[in-house]
Amino acid sequence: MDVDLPADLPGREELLARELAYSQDLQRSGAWRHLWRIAGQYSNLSVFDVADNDALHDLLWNLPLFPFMRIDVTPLAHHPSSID
Ligand SMILES: O=C(O)C[C@H]1C=CC(=O)O1
Repeated sequence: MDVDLPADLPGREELLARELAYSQDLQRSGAWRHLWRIAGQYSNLSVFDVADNDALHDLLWNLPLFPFMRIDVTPLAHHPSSID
């Protein structure tokens, strides 16, 4: 996810607070398994564990920052050599 949030956006701090709460709720529920900052960029690399594409779509669509994001989605499958 690449974020392009205008610095002077009205309500910016409230939007960021909602994003924080939304993402942390999903992390606690296990749906948002990993959240990493891409060093040097206002971007993250995330791993989601959701039932299907519709659930992923809903999760992403409801991100408070969604209107200010560019999101690339890469489906992952279990690797046969993984010990997890
Ligand atoms: O900061 C970001 O990368 C955007 C977004 C993802 C989680 C969150 O709290 O904000």
